[in-house]
Amino acid sequence: MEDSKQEKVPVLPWMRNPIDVSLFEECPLRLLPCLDPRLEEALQKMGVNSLFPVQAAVWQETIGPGGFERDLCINSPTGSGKTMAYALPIVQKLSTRTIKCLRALVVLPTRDLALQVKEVFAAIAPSVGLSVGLAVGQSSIADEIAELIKRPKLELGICYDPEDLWMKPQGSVDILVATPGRLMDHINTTEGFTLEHLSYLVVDETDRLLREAYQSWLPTVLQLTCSSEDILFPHARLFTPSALGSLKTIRRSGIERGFKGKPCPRLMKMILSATLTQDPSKLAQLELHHPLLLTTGPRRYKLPEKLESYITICTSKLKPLYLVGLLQELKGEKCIVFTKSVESTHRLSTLLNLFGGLQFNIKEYSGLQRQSVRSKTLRAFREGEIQVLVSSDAMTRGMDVEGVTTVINYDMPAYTKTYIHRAGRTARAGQTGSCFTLLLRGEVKRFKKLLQKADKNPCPVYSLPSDSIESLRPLYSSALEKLKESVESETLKRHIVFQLPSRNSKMSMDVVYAKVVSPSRLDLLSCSKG
Ligand SMILES: Nc1ncnc2c1ncn2[C@@H]1O[C@H](COP(=O)(O)OP(=O)(O)OP(=O)(O)O)[C@@H](O)[C@H]1O
Repeated sequence: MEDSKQEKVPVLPWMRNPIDVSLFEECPLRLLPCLDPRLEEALQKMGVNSLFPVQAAVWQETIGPGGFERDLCINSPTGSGKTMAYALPIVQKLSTRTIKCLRALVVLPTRDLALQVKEVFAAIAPSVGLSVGLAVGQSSIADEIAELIKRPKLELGICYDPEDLWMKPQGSVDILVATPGRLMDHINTTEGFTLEHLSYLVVDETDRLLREAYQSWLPTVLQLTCSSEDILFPHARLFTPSALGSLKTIRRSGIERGFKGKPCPRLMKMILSATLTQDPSKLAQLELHHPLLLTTGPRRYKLPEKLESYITICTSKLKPLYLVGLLQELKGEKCIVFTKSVESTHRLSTLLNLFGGLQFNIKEYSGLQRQSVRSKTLRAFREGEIQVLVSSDAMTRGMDVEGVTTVINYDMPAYTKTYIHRAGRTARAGQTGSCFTLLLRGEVKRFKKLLQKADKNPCPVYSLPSDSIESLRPLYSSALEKLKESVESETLKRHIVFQLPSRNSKMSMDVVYAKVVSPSRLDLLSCSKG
């Protein structure tokens, strides 16, 4: 009761009467109304035999009686299957299209996430003759354009087919998965790239995408999909001679848009997150049409059903030992360790790799690395060549790696949202999983408060036997020694990373410790050394 009192009532009236996804049950594919049999077959090939509750709820509002009359805002826990919740209805809706052009756009904040979502579309869309493109900057812009745009066929510079002669460059994908930056590149510079015929816009990880302007991608997309000319002179375009044979989409605007029985298309939007914003000014940017909220249970933030959360209390100096102790208990199961910054990620993974005798492979994954390095690491982690990924928050959003049994917060997350996205890398798709948070005594109260906002999830203390920590001390000392050398050589390589008294002076163990465990202390040390 006390908790629910603390829960803020959303400001926006439509958010106060959501559809509760927790009232839905898994729905076997054979009972799903209107599902195209080709899609059913494709889903079965993927190992999907029933729809998860959020997917069944979205199906009801899009293909079912809801009929996509309203834009959908979906707030559903991590790992609950939000990707398929939007991919399946979009593919089903587009399965009857006759002319190929860009009809659905899915925008995600990072390249790895976009790749992951493209895979989901690619597993089902071809079965009904749809093609999926990717605009993320993974390949050169020229290669990307070649994939997205169809040009007249020329042989030795000559066009033999008269139809081709009049053909303008046209889109050759039905569905595009994009990051905002590359999307803007195509909008601004790619000939033949148009959003004119777009019917569906998905904004995944909405709160993250709305946090930054990303070259004003959102107002640009909205402007390009809503022509003021159409609003003022709705019939004018019908008489405009268009380029020979090219397709025109006339958008209906104003109050009638999207109502049942009206033939004219409206841009239909779906926005999703496990921590959907309730901020009216942010949501207003999306220009939603009669939005409908789908959420899970009465609380705004919900952790996965089968997630177990623990805290492990340690001292600041021995924190790395507690981490190693926990990792040893996992015996090589896949685990992600989160730190508070890209620098901490680098230091911690370097230290762990210097610990002798650990029976698992450890790699860092952070925004500090080049995309190609990050993608390679992620691939190796997916394939099980790496068991422990030390990560900054770049990893927290949306990444779906099979078999991650444990998440460890080496540094306490600063916000409830951060905890939700970090912990949500495990216990996905109904699986079990654990999240451990290493805390100093002074942090416990704040952390418990932070977690209270998420759920009534109990978070017991998990203690490591003190003798197992003690037995790691010699390894730790020698790892710190090696780390000192490694940091010194990195410092030399980069010339100015930290201000030491002089290049030849020996770094004290305190400095090394400060770099690994508490970088803020290093600032104090270097300040005090003048
Ligand atoms: N109906 C289904 N049956 C079986 N597995 C499914 C089904 N739907 C999704 N999955 C699997 O569940 C996992 C989580 O799905 P997804 O990545 O879409 O979750 P999410 O809700 O988007 O999570 P996050 O908020 O972390 O992005 C994926 O591995 C996906 O393949």
